[in-house]
Amino acid sequence: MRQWTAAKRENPDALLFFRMGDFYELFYDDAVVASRELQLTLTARDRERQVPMCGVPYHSVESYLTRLLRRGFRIAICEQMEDPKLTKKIVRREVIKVLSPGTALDSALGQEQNNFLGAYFETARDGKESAAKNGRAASPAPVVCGIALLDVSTGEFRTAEFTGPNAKAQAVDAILMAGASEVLLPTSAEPPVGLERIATKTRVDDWVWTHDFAVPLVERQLKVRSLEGFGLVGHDAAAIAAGAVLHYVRATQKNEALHIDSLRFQEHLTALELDQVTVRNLELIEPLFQGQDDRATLFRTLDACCTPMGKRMLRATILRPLVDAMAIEARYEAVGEAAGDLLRREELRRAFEGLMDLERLLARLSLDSAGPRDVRALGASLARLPGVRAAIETMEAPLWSEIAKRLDTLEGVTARIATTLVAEPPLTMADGGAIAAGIDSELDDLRSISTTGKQSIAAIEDRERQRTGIGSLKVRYNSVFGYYIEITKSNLALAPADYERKQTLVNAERFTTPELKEYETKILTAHDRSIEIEKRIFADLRRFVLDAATRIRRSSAAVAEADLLACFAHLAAGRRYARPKLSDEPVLEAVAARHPVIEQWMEETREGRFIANDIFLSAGGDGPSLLLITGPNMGGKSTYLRTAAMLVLMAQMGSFVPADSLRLGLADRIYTRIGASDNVARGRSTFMVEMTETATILNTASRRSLILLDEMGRGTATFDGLSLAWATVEYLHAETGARTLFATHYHELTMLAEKLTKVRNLRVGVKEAASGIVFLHTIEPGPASKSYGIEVAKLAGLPPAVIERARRILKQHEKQERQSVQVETDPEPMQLTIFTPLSQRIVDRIETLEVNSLTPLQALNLLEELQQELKDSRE
Ligand SMILES: Nc1ncnc2c1ncn2[C@@H]1O[C@H](COP(=O)(O)OP(=O)(O)OP(=O)(O)O)[C@@H](O)[C@H]1O
Repeated sequence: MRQWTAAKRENPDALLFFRMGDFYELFYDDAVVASRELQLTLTARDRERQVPMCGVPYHSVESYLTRLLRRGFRIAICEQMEDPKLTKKIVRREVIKVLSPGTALDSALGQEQNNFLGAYFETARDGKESAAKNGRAASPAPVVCGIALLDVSTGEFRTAEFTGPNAKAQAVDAILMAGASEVLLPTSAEPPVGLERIATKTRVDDWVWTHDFAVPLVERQLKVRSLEGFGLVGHDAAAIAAGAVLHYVRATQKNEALHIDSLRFQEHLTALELDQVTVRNLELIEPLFQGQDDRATLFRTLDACCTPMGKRMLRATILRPLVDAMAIEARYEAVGEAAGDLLRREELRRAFEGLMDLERLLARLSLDSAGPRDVRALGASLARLPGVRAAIETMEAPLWSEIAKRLDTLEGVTARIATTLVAEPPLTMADGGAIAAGIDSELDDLRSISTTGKQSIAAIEDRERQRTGIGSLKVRYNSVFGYYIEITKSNLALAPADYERKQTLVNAERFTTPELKEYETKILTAHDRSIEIEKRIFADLRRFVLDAATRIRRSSAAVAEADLLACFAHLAAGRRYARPKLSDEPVLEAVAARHPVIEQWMEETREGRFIANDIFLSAGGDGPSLLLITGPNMGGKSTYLRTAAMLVLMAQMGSFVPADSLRLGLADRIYTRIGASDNVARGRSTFMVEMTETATILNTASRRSLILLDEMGRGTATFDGLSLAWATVEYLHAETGARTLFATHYHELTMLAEKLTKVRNLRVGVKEAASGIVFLHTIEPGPASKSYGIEVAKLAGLPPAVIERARRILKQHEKQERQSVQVETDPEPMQLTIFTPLSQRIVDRIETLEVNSLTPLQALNLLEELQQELKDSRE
């Protein structure tokens, strides 16, 4: 217990898995928590003191650990550091590893997803200078936010830095978007808003987050003298966050994590920017509502990758599409070639078969968690690389050749693994028998001693049976007493005099002889010694493979890219996707565009056919830069908007797109304001969320952005909503000029098309049949004539009485509205008078009356006059 207390003191916030023989035991509060989380029986260690205890067998510990990590726990593994056979005292124990959700190798999320450990660091930028300039102490100093993201299980390591008014939000967004399962923060820092969504937040001492500590650490890990080559000079916040992550990994894994050998610094605009809201709204990775079928996501729809590395790259590419036209064109070229040649494409995709997760296997090896089977699996996967490379080499596009060049086939490593390990090694090195024959002559000798020894023992059994005449005499082995001769009590009288008594059982007696002892020593030492040699050879092999870690990772990245391109080609060929044409002008011109996810869904479920529609947008020239889409609910407005975003996104991923043709000027960002989001649960009203998102768009969108606004303003009173939507359209038209799709139920807005040159009206097609309305899902020019809301409500099954009553109310309203709407056509002054209802004028007149100066007759006349005016307006 003294050992336990010491280990626990070092790791107070972790559940301590304390190795005792064949079990890992937990004590005190740890036991209470673990028994509850893992449904283990709680017992008491010390009857008197009643120390709560529970345990799990060592051979099945992995599954328990995974379950705890998924629930966000930290775990310290305390091992026996000595062989109990070799010591008479209590064996020494040490914490050899601390596990946490962010460093878990077997991600709860599965192979397709990275398991990122994040770090967030903020520092004041030039605090003094800005305070002096502003002359106000109260204004917050501008901050620089650095973040780092590391997937220990693959070695992927990135860092980024954010400045400007939105720095904090952007930094938090980047961490959330990567789906980090744990985030590190300096001990004394206030966590920024938004990070509460990550369950495991770990504090790391403040001194780690300093230039002097963190930067040299990163340099050592990457084996460079300066971070200049990574573009990190002058970006201390990013470098410090990276250093903190490395420090944490090294401290908890007690290992140098050699496979982490590169770092990507993301400066702004190296990718098409998407924010968390857009990723969610467009259902790129996860369905909007948890528990929904994830076939509704873009990731699932596009995932035809064959390897785990390829799948991870697809996810990463969806979240960070490209903005570099050359890189995108290179992908089109490669995809086009493979799409056009079924045979070569299939050959390539077949070459990926059997290729396991190279990055993850390498990470296990690097962190010393790999057994002989893992290494064998790594070897088997590496053995497939020459085939993959040969298949890539049959292609001609420059990107294919470049990938082939980057793909190191690593024959040396493959051969060494294949010759060192037996074909089917045991699970752990302790079992023995992992190393092939012929590698080490001493090992071969020891093994033969052990086998001949065992044969001799069998011979001894035969001989002793004959000598004593006891047919049931047995020679057996157990770990406590070693080899022994067992004779049942009834035969005891026949035992020869040279038998030495060893142990007495109820029905039998166990003996030994000098000869047996001698064999025992020989066999056991031979066995122990051979395990020792096997472990040494395995350690050498491990080091040899790790020396090639960087090459393996580079090959793995090349495989991932080839797999991704082959996947795009496969989709392009099978689904009639077209090669986009990139343009320098900020256009989005799609002929017969389809929504990839819905189209695929309809195909699979055979629920009708997707209706293709054209999209024409141009931020430059005469436009149109803003499309106003009106029409009934369920008509397909949202789908049309999303289709535009999907095309841009896929085109910039380097994929072909679901359209007959697409001409596209690259976008720098996609913004969406669609539907309600789950923020409501986090204390902000639907309308507040909507306005915050709209504010971000209006404040940050550029002319090269793509903006989707769906039913803006519906979260508040009609007139407020309409006014805000109106003003937003005007602002987007005049100031931002970005390609915008604006779906709305406010028919009044369609008048804007007459006033603003680059706004066009579109409507969804409906057919009115006797039985009700039919949605055509076509998008046509012009404003919608009516809104059909009541028709849709009828389709949804609202009681007929409610439908009837609603129709009557609508009629009355429409009559009033027609009379009251006046549009201020002159944009100066920007005052909207369209909603001033008639009654307001009457109210105004009453308000300004000098009642005291009126005679009763005048008052009566006035009353009559006002009444008449009201009557007139009702007609
Ligand atoms: N082009 C299309 N081809 C086939 N089906 C479509 C098409 N567009 C939309 N749909 C179908 O119609 C349904 C409703 O579409 P969508 O959500 O886009 O309508 P909406 O006009 O935005 O409705 P609301 O105003 O209620 O949000 C979708 O679920 C989809 O299945």
